Parts: sequence; structure tokens; C-alpha cells
Amino acid sequence: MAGVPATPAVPPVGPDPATPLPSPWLDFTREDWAARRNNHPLSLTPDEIARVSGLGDRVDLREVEEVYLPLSRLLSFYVNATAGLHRVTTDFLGERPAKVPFVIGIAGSVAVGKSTTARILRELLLRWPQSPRVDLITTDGFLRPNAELEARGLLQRKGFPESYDRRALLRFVADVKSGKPHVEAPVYSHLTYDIVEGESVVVDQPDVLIVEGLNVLQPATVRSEQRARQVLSDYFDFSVYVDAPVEQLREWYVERFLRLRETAFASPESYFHRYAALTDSEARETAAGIWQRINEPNLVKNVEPTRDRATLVLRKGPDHAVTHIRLRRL
Ligand SMILES: Nc1ncnc2c1ncn2[C@@H]1O[C@H](COP(=O)(O)OP(=O)(O)O)[C@@H](O)[C@H]1O
Ligand SMILES: CC(C)(COP(=O)(O)O)[C@@H](O)C(=O)NCCC(=O)O
Repeated sequence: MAGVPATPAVPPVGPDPATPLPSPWLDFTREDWAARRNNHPLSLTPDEIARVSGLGDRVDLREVEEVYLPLSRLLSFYVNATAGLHRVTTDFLGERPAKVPFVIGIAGSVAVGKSTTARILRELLLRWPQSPRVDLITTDGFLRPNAELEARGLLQRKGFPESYDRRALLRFVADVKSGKPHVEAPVYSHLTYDIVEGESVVVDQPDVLIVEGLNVLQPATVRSEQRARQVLSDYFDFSVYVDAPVEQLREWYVERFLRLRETAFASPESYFHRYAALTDSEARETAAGIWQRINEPNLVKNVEPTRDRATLVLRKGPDHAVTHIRLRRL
């Protein structure tokens, strides 16, 4: 028997929950990204080669030219465009334009290369007329002193969000961003493994401030932060997450530890002086233990979940070579 024609399905009202949202990202292979240089022919000047080489003999100049130089170009466009936005807003308000620094956040795991990325970008940003003064700050200066961490049972949680004075960090960046002169930040020593009492660094109305640290893209987690309704990244004009597979990170951490054993740990002043006498295999085991106890759990729980909040993700493979780049377009 011929069946009764089925009632046509009524399409649901509103977006189909099964339809994926458009991706907010533009994805580039390293080759695609390097080809951006064709639109903006760029090469390192002899001066830049000298300054970047001074950052460490392991930094590959071709990598700098193909990956970081185009990024510094893109950043210089953002700095210009942001200054333009600021100008129209002050015009609209009838206010006198004040100098407002462009703030860049750099996030990622311990040992991924945040400090190196920050230092390379600082050197390269200096070439653009928009950014003659670039200051760099690391968030380790806002770690709580060891005595306080110990009293709170947090000495084995260095680098976790709760080990920082996040309110002081937020205030510091807010002050710099508001154009305040002479803003001071505390200083952390990797040698003594503690805050250096009585020492500070001063940031004095730069054109660009780079803020580098594990947790710079952290959302509000504790109640007092949720009440304050402000987080550090609210003050960022651009942010970079430096990314790499966890096995690779573990290896870089262990390698760096082995190198430090021959250099910094050898100093009697070093908190880790006792590690200087370790054999190779003992040193590897010690480093892998610290990685597994502290840095990897922090990466998994607190750092990596912030990756998608960044404006740009640099994904690295072996030898710190950047293999993929994602740029937020929405
Ligand atoms: N682009 C790079 N090229 C070569 N080596 C790098 C690069 N970035 C970082 N490294 C090396 O990797 C290690 C970790 O880098 P570092 O910048 O100290 O990491 P983080 O600040 O994220 O802990 C260091 O030994 C550094 O010399
Ligand atoms: C100092 C750090 C917390 C990094 O701080 P950051 O500048 O990213 O805020 C980290 O490098 C560290 O020392 N972690 C403790 C575990 C370890 O000894 O590796």
C-alpha cells in the first residue's frame, strides 16, 4: 500500500547546534607564514644579527628571519592601528591624547622558549618607527617570596597561579597601561631561587611593554578575582602562546637543567649548588622528577588551557623550529 506522505520535517528555529561555529583562526604552515615576507620584503640588518646572536648561540638566524621578523611586522601594524583607535576615542571624548603603551603578553610552558621569544621580538620591534622603546618584564618577579610560599605550603607549587601575587601583577600592568611614569616591579633571581629583597625594575612609559610568563592568559579563578572582574589579559593588545608537544618540553627542560648544572649551579651562591656535583644520569633523573612533579601538572592544569585565548599561537617542533602558526582573525 502506498504510504501516507511523510510530514516534511520542520527545520528547527535558530542555529543548528550540530553546525560547528566558524573557526576564529587562520592556520599557516611555516612555509605559508614565511611567504608573508614576499609581501613585505624583510631581512635582518647587521645590527639585528649582532643583537639577536647575543641572545644565545642556539638561536637560528634563518628562523628569526622567516618567523619572527614577519611577526614583528604584523605587530608594528597592530601598534599603529591601536594608536589610531586610541586617537579617535580621545577625539570623541574631547580629551588630550595621552601616551598609552601597547602591551604584548607571551604565555606558554616552562622551557618552551617564552623568554627567548620575548627577547627576539624586543630586538626586532626596535626597527619599526612605532616602537623605539620596548620594555620587557617577566612575571616571576611577582612570585611570592620563598618564606611566604613555605608558610602557605606552596614551595612545591612555584609557577602555579596561587604562587604569585596576582593582584600586584595586575596593578603593575594596569599602571603601565594607564600611562603612569616610573612603575616598579619586584625582581626574581633564578640563582638564589627567590625574590631579591630591595631590588626592583622600573618601567617608564615605553612604547611597547612585553609581559612574559606562564600564567599571563589565566582567567579569573579565585573569588576575589571574579569580584574584581579584571584579569591581566584585559590589558593586552596582543598575545602570543608558545606551544610544543609535552614530550618535547620535558626534553628541553632536562637539557636546560644539564646546561645550568655546568654554569649557574656551579656557583656556591646558587640555591641548586648541590645539583652541580650530580652525574649525568642523576641530573637527568632529578630534572625529570621536578618536571613531572611541578611543571607538567601546572602545564596541563593551568597553562595549556589558556592557549586558545591568545591572538597568535607559535607551535614548535624539534630544535625549537616553528612548524605551525595560528592567528586569530575573529
Ligand atoms: N628560538 C629558539 N631557538 C633555539 N633555542 C631556543 C629558542 N627558544 C628557546 N630556546 C632554548 O630553550 C631553552 C628554554 O628557553 P627559555 O626562553 O628559557 O624558556 P622559558 O622562558 O619558556 O622557560 C633555553 O635553553 C633556550 O636557549
Ligand atoms: C620561575 C618559574 C615559576 C617561571 O616563572 P614565570 O616567569 O613564567 O612567571 C619557573 O621557571 C620555575 O622556576 N618553576 C619552578 C619549578 C622548577 O624549578 O622548574
